Amino acid sequence: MSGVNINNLQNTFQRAMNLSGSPGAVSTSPTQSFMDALPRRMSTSKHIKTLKPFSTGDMKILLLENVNETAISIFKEQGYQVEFYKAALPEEELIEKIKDVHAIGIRSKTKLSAKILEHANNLVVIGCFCIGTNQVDLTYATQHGIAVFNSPFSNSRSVAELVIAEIISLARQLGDRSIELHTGTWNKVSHKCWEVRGKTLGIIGYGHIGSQLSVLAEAMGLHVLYYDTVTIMALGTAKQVPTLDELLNKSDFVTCHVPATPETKNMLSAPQFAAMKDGAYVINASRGTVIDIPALVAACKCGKIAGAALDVYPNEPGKNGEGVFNNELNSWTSEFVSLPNIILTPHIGGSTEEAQSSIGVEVATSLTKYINEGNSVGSVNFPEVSLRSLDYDQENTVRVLYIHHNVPGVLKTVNNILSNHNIEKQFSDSNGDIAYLMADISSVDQSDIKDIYTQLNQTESKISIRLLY
Ligand SMILES: NC(=O)C1=CN([C@@H]2O[C@H](COP(=O)(O)OP(=O)(O)OC[C@H]3O[C@@H](n4cnc5c(N)ncnc54)[C@H](O)[C@@H]3O)[C@@H](O)[C@H]2O)C=CC1
Ligand SMILES: O=C(O)CCC(=O)C(=O)O
Repeated sequence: MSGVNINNLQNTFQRAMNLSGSPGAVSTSPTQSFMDALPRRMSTSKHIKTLKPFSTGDMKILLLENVNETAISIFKEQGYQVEFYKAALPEEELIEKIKDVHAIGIRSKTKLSAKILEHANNLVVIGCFCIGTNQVDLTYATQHGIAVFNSPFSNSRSVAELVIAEIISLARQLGDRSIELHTGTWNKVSHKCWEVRGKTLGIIGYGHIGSQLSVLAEAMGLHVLYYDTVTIMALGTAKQVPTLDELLNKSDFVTCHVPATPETKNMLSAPQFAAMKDGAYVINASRGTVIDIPALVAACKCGKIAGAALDVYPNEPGKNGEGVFNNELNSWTSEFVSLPNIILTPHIGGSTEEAQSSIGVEVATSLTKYINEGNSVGSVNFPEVSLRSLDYDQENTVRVLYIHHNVPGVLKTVNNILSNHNIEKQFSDSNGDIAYLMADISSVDQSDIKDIYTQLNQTESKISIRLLY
């Protein structure tokens, strides 16, 4: 374990904030003199009042999978307790750890299934420090009032650059030549080695990554075709084709940039490989479910496909180490690695210093805003709700965050409870079955807070509540 704990000063700060643990406990606001001692650290403007959660206890964040240092700094800066691990945790350990944390930060390896999440007694928010969110049971999270954030495009460029490298590497059989020379074999050949200029790249999924790749590929003289379920404006001279088959028939290189969904599972399988040009190349840096790998192995063996570059797999090891990528993990492993012109990388599409550091800042900032202010803008599963910050002089104002089932009559019930106070501002939005109400209410005495909490907690439609002040 490589745990990182916040220092004593930050613990002192949390205690001074008196964020006592039990859900029913009433805590008092920090004194003005204490806040005066800390304004620069906690707030970007001296006029903005820094809100802190009520009745959540010390804010505990579990960070897995080597989430970037930039995120750790942001959380520590807030005085949160941070526990950090370089790898994903085994299921049993994750279940233990998740029991009392308020936030968790993961990348693509940690599966936050319902089985895991049902142990998360205090979890308020999940941060996916990556693009994909398929590793999280979003339905369960939403139904239990847990907001999920990701970083929608901070690593797109890194993935696109990796794919460019792979296009040239496959066309020139670079992987094989390099392995041969590492083992002393000099094999100077040009047979079936090609320039990429003038060839056609077929991009499946023309989103952030696919479209970025399109621009880079055209700069190298490739023609670009793309297939997407929605109509998307072509960049440069790229051309959208109406069917996957048309893309497969016409492309020399086929690369996948779609999310993992039921529709994209085994999107490239035996019939699709058969539809490709003889000697075409296949690239997948999206998700391991998108390509039927045994079918790819067969297509490579018979020479239909001249090479493939994969970054993602149906099963991936939870941590780095020798011998972990084997037949036990994926039954086709040894057969596949023995084939010529196969480039395999360990899910490193987004693994650059630039991408990781900006993802760290982006997701940690989203989580902090959600924890401290209730701001859900950018969440992948919640309605996007935010209110402007409170000013320092708004001493007796409480921000109510009320996540509830999206059914008629809720606002009436909630506003009845809040009606003894002045509702200064309020914003509510819904997304399918859930809705999120945020309200700032003033003229609230400390003694009222527990009462408001208790009354809101008893409402039928409540999923979860937080009061910030
Ligand atoms: N290898 C790695 O390290 C990384 C992998 N990824 C993966 O790449 C995927 C794509 O990333 P972005 O480009 O940022 O996503 P995006 O959401 O911007 O683009 C995805 C595109 O795929 C299209 N699409 C969805 N279903 C489709 C279908 N059935 N057929 C055709 N098109 C379909 C969408 O309309 C959209 O235009 C992510 O979902 C993630 O799983 C992302 C980052 C790093
Ligand atoms: O860098 C990672 O751990 C995951 C990258 C990825 O696949 C994503 O962003 O969706």
